[in-house]
Amino acid sequence: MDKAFWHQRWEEGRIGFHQDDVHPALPAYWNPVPEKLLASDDLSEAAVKGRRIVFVPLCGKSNDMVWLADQGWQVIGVELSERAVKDFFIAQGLSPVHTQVADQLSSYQAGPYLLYCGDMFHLHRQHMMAVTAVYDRASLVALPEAKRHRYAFHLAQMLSPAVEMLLVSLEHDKPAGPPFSVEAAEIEWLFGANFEITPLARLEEDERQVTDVVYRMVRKGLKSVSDRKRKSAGL
Ligand SMILES: C[S@@+](CC[C@H](N)C(=O)[O-])C[C@H]1O[C@@H](n2cnc3c(N)ncnc32)[C@H](O)[C@@H]1O
Repeated sequence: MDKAFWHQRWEEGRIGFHQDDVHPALPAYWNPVPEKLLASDDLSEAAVKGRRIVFVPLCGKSNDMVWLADQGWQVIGVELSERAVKDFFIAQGLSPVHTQVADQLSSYQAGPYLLYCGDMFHLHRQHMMAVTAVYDRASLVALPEAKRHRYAFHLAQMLSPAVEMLLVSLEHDKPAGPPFSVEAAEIEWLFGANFEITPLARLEEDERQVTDVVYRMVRKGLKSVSDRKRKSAGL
């Protein structure tokens, strides 16, 4: 899957992956403990609110970003297709400020959204400094196997150690993709060295015989701290 493949799909409107509805995993399972709170006892509403920045890799024009923003999160996304990014802001009735960030990377910013337009692999740690959580729906499954390794490594490199992740992967029996079928064993292999991975739910198979599987991922060594903070904050 090269970049031309995705640009073409967006230009031709072949975006069957795009969902009008918010993914059910979000209302059911989205409750990461913002990173800096792990090292702090300040769990007041103001403290929690000030530290909510979520990274949405390979974001398309997903309405899940709107749901996250409605919950008080600042959203940082990255998407190859400028068409997708522009359509997202049009749908929100927002006029973003466009900035050329690097040779092949620009950003569009308005309201609670900062969407980078370019290749995810052109992002660096400096773009992720304030990120406290990650929401990945259908990014991993958009990439062929070799790139999935690069993706997992790149994410782990960019993100600060205490970031929590909610991952929605897909499983199916077809030999080809995208979407590729990425199962629990591969997720463990890709992320298990760095993350404690908890399977949360398997959704019902859809009409294409594809099953969504939801995981929570917390950096190793931080899980018990996170669970304790989550409990005491009533999250
Ligand atoms: C399967 S779609 C998922 C989109 C979105 N997460 C959603 O839930 O609707 C994958 C998206 O990743 C984008 N994409 C593919 N490779 C990328 C890359 N290397 N960097 C940034 N975006 C990429 C595609 O243009 C496409 O919009």
